[in-house]
Amino acid sequence: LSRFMSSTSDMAASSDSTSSLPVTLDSINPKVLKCEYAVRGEIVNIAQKLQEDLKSNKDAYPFDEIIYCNIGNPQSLGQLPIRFFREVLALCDHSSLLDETETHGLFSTDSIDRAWKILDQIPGRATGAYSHSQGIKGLRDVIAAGIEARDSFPADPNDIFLTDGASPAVHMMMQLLLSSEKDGILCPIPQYPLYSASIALHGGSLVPYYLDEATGWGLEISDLKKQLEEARAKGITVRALVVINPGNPTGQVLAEENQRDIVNFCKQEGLVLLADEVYQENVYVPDKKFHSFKKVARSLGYGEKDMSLVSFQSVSKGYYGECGKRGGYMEVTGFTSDVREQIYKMASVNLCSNISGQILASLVMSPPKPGDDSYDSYMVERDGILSSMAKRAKTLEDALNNLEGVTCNRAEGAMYLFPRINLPHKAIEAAEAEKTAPDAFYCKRLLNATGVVVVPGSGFGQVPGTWHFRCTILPQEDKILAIVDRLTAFHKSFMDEFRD
Ligand SMILES: Cc1ncc(COP(=O)(O)O)c(CN[C@@H]2CONC2=O)c1O
Repeated sequence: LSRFMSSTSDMAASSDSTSSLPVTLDSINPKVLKCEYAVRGEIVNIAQKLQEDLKSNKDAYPFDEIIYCNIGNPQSLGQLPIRFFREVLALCDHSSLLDETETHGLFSTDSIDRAWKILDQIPGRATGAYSHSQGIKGLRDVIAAGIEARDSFPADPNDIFLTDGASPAVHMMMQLLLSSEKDGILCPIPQYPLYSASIALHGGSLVPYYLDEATGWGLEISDLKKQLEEARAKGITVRALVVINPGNPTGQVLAEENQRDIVNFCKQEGLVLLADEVYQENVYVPDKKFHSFKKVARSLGYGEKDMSLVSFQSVSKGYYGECGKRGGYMEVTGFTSDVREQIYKMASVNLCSNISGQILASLVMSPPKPGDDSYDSYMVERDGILSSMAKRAKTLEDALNNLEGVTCNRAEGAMYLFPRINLPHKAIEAAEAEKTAPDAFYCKRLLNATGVVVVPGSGFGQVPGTWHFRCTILPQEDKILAIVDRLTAFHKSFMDEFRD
């Protein structure tokens, strides 16, 4: 004991004397250092500091509020949750309300009925209990039925893994597929940085394929093939192809023919197709429609034994925007049963996803139907949110296209605009002098002048030598007009300062 005490005191002495804590940047996992996530990066950190300053001195800056346009977080910007969804959640979480007569005066009959049905599917009728590691079977049945109704092709509840949002589902698939830097994932550029971050965290290689801005962020199969062959020539085994449709940050909705080409490419090249479809309800233009990759693959005659396809969905987007409830799922198809068991084992390590998120995922995939008590009010809420998003997207898109040296493809879907800024050389030189990427330089100047927070295109990837930023369409309509005014005034002064 004395030897232990002396060594302990020595350790105590040494730590006191060097006052060095045991963990340093040099001693943590280098994959963590390599990981980046610009959506909540440097610009947002600066914005939060400015916001603190404004609290203590409202005249500190030439604006009176920070407007966060950096993250697809609808309810933080005034969007209301869907009443039916919240009624069902409340009744499930406080089920004794179902025994009270007053409840019938406060809640719709279909939310009461739905809550009873959901509770009957939960062992012990307890939303506070762990569930099956893939999620409550009865909810997976409902989600599978919703997928079948959407696609008109069968969906198996046992292919569904309910997760705490789509993010952990993406991490699980990267963890499954990536063994080393010799394993690669084909990712779109620009991409949502969850993918580059997860690939870095799991020690794999990102194999880029560039979306073509000139054709509305179209995806050229020839570029996919070129990137695939170059990666293979470097000894990288490309395991999967990520497609985000509708696109983040680019906002395009893929044409069905393009989707067929992508499915055929994955089939021919033996790639897992990772289909990120969290914006499937966010389509704003009449000439585009969402088709799931599962439906496209089945329509081409590809079944379980022909290709591996993982589809990701979330309760964070759409017209529901329930980001904080952390709900979503991945539909895992076309894997052998022994691999499926490994995926289940990974899910079981986390025990289960949160039950509110699970319930919400089932509601998103099986909302009120015609004739239900809530249907009319639900449709008013849903259509009101989506039509307003379409209007806000168009307003912002038109304003951006009116700015000197700025071009912006239309937001066909999702929640973002991704304009290209042709920055004058003087601005690029000024950015270099500050050791900052030119688009980050522009975004910082925008923030400091207007309080508007956007994310530099360098955080999503872009064709070298081009500069963009991403702005959400989420502030309410009156705020969108304020953003347009502030952005227009700022951009003019910026160009006056740096015009070549
Ligand atoms: C394409 C895409 N996939 C997955 C996710 C993760 O969603 P979960 O909330 O279900 O984990 C997001 C979130 N969108 C981020 C967050 O807000 N703005 C963005 O660009 C996303 O845009």
